Amino acid sequence: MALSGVQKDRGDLRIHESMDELKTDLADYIAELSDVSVKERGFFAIALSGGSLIGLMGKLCEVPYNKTVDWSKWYIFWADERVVARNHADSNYKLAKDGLLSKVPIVPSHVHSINDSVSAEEAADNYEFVIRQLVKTHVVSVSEINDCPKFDLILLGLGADGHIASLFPNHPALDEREEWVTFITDSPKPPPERITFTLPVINSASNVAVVVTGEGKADALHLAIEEVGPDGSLIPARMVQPTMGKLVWFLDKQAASKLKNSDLNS
Ligand SMILES: O=C(O)[C@H](O)[C@@H](O)[C@H](O)[C@H](O)COP(=O)(O)O
Repeated sequence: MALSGVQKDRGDLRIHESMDELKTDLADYIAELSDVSVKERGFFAIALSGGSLIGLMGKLCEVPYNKTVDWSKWYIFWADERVVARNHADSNYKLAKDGLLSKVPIVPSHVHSINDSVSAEEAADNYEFVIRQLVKTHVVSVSEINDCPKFDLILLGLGADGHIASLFPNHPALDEREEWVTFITDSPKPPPERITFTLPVINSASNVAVVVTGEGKADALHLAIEEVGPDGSLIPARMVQPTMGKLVWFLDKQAASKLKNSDLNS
């Protein structure tokens, strides 16, 4: 059983004893959100990230999820992508395709990867244009309070420096309020060129889940979740605050080891 708790304003924390338990809980959570979205809207618009996340979603390719999830209604996006060819080892698309999308019956035309033959700036513009079209046709909902897309679920990983998607500490991309998708050419985590959802888009989602494992993330997680004074306010992960949606943290004990809340870490 996952140890769960709610940290004021920082969402639902689910701390798992083992990786296997975390993977099952994550697969259950995604499958359930998919069911709800398909029932309510007829679509499930999900945005993925790169890194360890895809491996942690692996149970979705197994029984029962591979049979019970309505894959035909899934529309796949990326919260961030590296500006490399789609078949490059650094591509988040390739990671997701090899680890997940090729193992379940997703409709190929529902997979919205970035244009890999243009510059980072153009790729960001193109991606935003694609999302705008899908908002018009209601495949992606729209926020009631701003004109942002409202993804059914955005999945994020956390960097040891506190980054989420390709929004890095002290980077001007954190201040972008107009664009839905922006680009950077100086990512501290290689490769340097990336496109990323902006904070207004992340915070307009119906559900945001941040999946964090390992001791190396414990400090960043502590700064992202707990009251730590001015230091914490600079951490991009702390800026993830869905306006109307729900925020859930999927954690292992190592990542959660520096959280002070005694109910969670006793
Ligand atoms: O493309 C990327 O680099 C990511 O989307 C990035 O935000 C990632 O999720 C974190 O860096 C965590 O990565 P790990 O889980 O592999 O540490």
